Amino acid sequence: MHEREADELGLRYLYRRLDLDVMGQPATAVGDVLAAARLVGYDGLNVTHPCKQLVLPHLDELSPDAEALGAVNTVVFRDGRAVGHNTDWSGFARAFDRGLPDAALDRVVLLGAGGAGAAVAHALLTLGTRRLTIVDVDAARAGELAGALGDRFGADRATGAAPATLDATLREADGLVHATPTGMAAHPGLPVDAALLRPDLWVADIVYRPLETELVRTARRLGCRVLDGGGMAVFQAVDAFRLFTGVEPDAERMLAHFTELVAGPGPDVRIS
Ligand SMILES: NC(=O)c1ccc[n+]([C@@H]2O[C@H](COP(=O)([O-])OP(=O)(O)OC[C@H]3O[C@@H](n4cnc5c(N)ncnc54)[C@H](O)[C@@H]3O)[C@@H](O)[C@H]2O)c1
Ligand SMILES: O=C(O)[C@]1(O)C[C@@H](O)[C@@H](O)[C@H](O)C1
Repeated sequence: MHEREADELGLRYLYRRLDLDVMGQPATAVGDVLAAARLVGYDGLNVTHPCKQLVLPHLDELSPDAEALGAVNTVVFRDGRAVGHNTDWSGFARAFDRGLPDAALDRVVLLGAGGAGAAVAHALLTLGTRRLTIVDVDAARAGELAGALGDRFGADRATGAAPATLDATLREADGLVHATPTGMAAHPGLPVDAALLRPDLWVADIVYRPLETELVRTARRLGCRVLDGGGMAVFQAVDAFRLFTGVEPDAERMLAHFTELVAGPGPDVRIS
């Protein structure tokens, strides 16, 4: 997606996957990878699960958003310094704005309080969600995230809740955002009971492989307004591309490329 957009813009741009599993390295080796990338002259890196927090001590500076979120998915090397940014939250916010404009934001339920869930929660509150209920099988994690958001946005804006309360909370909600791994090719299934989906509930899934998750398919069939995870994946890349190059990419063109890419076979992961 990055390379194709750069080709369109006439930029010379190499985007390489450095996969710790393929390298036989633990997640804690992210600092070594960062140092190696800096040494050999990369302009920056995207960082993904499970390294978005582990990378923090290896950075010289954080953008205000990355600092607030305590997570980095984009590192830019500039003037000898490694600067961490978070484009997951801005990517979700833009995708949401584009895909579900005018969606009611009075009461929203977020399922999943992990790294991506934290970025989505920041975006939802920034977009104006009045009351956000965060549900996670790890109820303590949901509570911690709600507490951190409360410090930034106001104590009454976010609440952590256990899965047992999901039915009651969803019945009163305007929208549901799903941010757990359920629905990915490796974790198929529906994260909530289909009986809880009703036509006046909007549903956003952030899983994007496949784009048409069981949740997206079921919610659409039941008449809900639906947003799939593709927009977030693309717009986080749009914001990262701008940070790496200083050039504004064509977001709609990247979205079209991405849709083509996810429809094809998965990447061939090999390092030689
Ligand atoms: N669209 C995008 O750009 C984008 C970006 C990052 C991640 N993602 C997607 O988001 C998913 C989550 O990523 P992450 O990095 O936050 O993972 P993570 O492992 O950090 O967090 C997942 C959270 O979900 C919770 N959980 C798991 N099953 C649950 C269930 N049945 N009910 C309630 N909570 C449950 C876990 O306890 C955990 O807190 C990924 O699997 C990926 O598909 C999408
Ligand atoms: O793991 C993913 O799904 C990501 O989309 C991969 C990578 O592009 C990162 O920049 C994103 O934060 C997360």
